[in-house]
Amino acid sequence: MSEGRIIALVPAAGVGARALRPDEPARPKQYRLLDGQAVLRRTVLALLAEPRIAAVRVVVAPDDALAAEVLAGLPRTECLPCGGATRADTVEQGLLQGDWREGDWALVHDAARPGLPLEALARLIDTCLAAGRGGLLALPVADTVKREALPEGGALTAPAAPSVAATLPREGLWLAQTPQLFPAAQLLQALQQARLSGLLVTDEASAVEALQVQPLLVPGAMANMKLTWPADFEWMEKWIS
Ligand SMILES: Nc1ccn([C@@H]2O[C@H](COP(=O)(O)OP(=O)(O)OP(=O)(O)O)[C@@H](O)[C@H]2O)c(=O)n1
Ligand SMILES: C[C@](O)(CO)[C@H](O)COP(=O)(O)O
Repeated sequence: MSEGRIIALVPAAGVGARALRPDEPARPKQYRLLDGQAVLRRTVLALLAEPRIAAVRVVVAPDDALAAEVLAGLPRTECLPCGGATRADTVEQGLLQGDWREGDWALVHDAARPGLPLEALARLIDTCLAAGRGGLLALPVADTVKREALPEGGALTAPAAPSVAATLPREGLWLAQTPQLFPAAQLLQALQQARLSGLLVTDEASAVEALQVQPLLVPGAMANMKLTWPADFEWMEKWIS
């Protein structure tokens, strides 16, 4: 299994609703500029820095009009306009398009994570290839974890802030990042099975876990944060400058 190629798959078909500011044009976050360069281009360049990645396939929405320009001139990179309604659909479609060979590995990385350090990417590949099994970058939870209370019914005024219902044990909890690296055939089977059984999967690992496989947890990096909220872009500009 470890002799196959590593193909990076970049889901980039989202609209970035949570990152929108009401006073700014509604541009998907992967096309916003960070220090003059589009988020998506930065993400693909971070993947291309690893010579073991044979190709990068960026999966965009069928009506996407921006990716070709943003990715112009990048080596080993192609764009697949077959993104779906959910992230899982987009990844599944990417696994069905293009030339996949027996033994290939799929390394799935969010377009919205442009700060991926090469050391973390190499660590994931080294660990998974040495073990001959899939895994993901993740960070152990470092803070105390709270669950918020349901809003109280009948209150006459809105509360100043949500309140705490419980403090949860954090031992053994990790926050999943991407890339997530799996044998491509295993990942396709996992995503298809999850879809058919109606299982909601928010990352590749959770689909594979449903096959009773335990992915490896490989330490990620703070700089590999996902751009989700408006303020995240300011943080990322500071990281990369
Ligand atoms: N139908 C979708 C939805 C998401 N993504 C991609 O999945 C990654 C991580 O998802 P998320 O941060 O949730 O992105 P969005 O769905 O764009 O954000 P939001 O939920 O705020 O709209 C992003 O690179 C996004 O482009 C995708 O390819 N196809
Ligand atoms: C895959 C992921 O990046 C792992 O943290 C994340 O779940 C994707 O974002 P979403 O908000 O769940 O779509």
